[in-house]
Parts: sequence; C-alpha cells; structure tokens
Amino acid sequence: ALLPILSYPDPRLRTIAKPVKEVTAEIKTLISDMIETMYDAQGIGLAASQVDRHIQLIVMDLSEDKSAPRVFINPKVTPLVEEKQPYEEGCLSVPDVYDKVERPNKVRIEALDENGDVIDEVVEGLLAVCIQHEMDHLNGVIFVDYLSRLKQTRARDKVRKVLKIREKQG
Ligand SMILES: O=C(O)C[C@@H](Cc1ccccc1)C(=O)SCC(=O)c1ccccc1
Ligand SMILES: [Zn+2]
Repeated sequence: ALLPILSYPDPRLRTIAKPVKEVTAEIKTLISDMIETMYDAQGIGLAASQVDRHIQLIVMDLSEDKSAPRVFINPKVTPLVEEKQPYEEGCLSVPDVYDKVERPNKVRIEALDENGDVIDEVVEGLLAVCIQHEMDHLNGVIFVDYLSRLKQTRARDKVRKVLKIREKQG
C-alpha cells in the first residue's frame, strides 16, 4: 500500500528512530509498502521516519529499472575517508528542492537485511551518499539542515507551494 510521506518542516521528521528488535510480519509488510511508496514517489531511497514510523529501517533502489530494492535494518555507517565531496541531493520530504551537500563518498555499512542476515559492505559514490542521507533521516536530520538559513527558508516556501499544487490536483 502507498504510505503518506511527511513533508518538511513537519516536526515528526525530527524523531529519533529506535532499533528494530525482531523482523516481524508487520515489519515485512512495512518494508514492501515503503518500497512501493519509494517507487511511486520516484525516489532512490526512503527511511521509515519519512512515513512516520520511527524505527531504524531504510529501503533503497539505485537500479535504472527499479529491479534491485535493498533493505537495511539497524544500519551503522562509518566514513572510510576524511575528504568530503559535494553531491546534488534531493529529498522526498522536501519535494522539488535540490542542492549540493558535502559528505565522505566512501563508507562502511553494517546492517541486517529483511531476512535478518548480516550486511557488511564498503560502498562509494551515490550509494554512499544515499545511505548517509537515509541515516540522517533516522537521526532526525534533513539535508536542508546543511544549507544556509536563506536556502532553508526558500525550501520551506517551495514545499508549501508544491503541496498546494498537489492538493489542487487531488
Ligand atoms: O528523501 C529520500 O531519502 C530519498 C532521496 C534519496 C537521495 C537521492 C539523492 C541523493 C541523496 C539522497 C531521493 O530519492 S531524492 C529523488 C531522486 O530520486 C534523486 C535525486 C537526486 C539524485 C538522484 C536521485
Ligand atoms: Zn530524504
């Protein structure tokens, strides 16, 4: 089922997500709903925080044909390089706002997958950028927080406008 995505600056987006204790049937349903919602919203990632579920769960799919969804439960991300690189980021909770954010572009990901199996990978590039962006969501951080006050104000105005247009479209 499609889930409603919280929009910036909704304070619920600032909630700190709790660890997942057990991958229950309910969590498996949430995972498939989040993947469906991510594809519908044309995203490459989605954190549970964005659908108002405050548990440490991320879904991502960087494939061209939406054929390779990945699930990260209780993820831990460790930067492997000091140097930060700028990358043009977007966010499904801040629609139509894109701006450069500097992040380390090589990180280690430790997590569990949807079967409870261990994930321990070194990733670079967009995958590294995206997993850090999603981890931020689980910690109540949104990418606009890294931008100037002026850009944050512009982002708020932009989201308000986009939501009004979407309301009219019904
Ligand atoms: O809000 C989210 O977490 C999803 C977000 C993930 C993300 C994309 C790009 C860089 C960092 C994090 C999106 O999917 S934004 C929309 C999108 O598909 C996209 C935006 C910029 C570059 C590539 C893809
Ligand atoms: Zn986001």
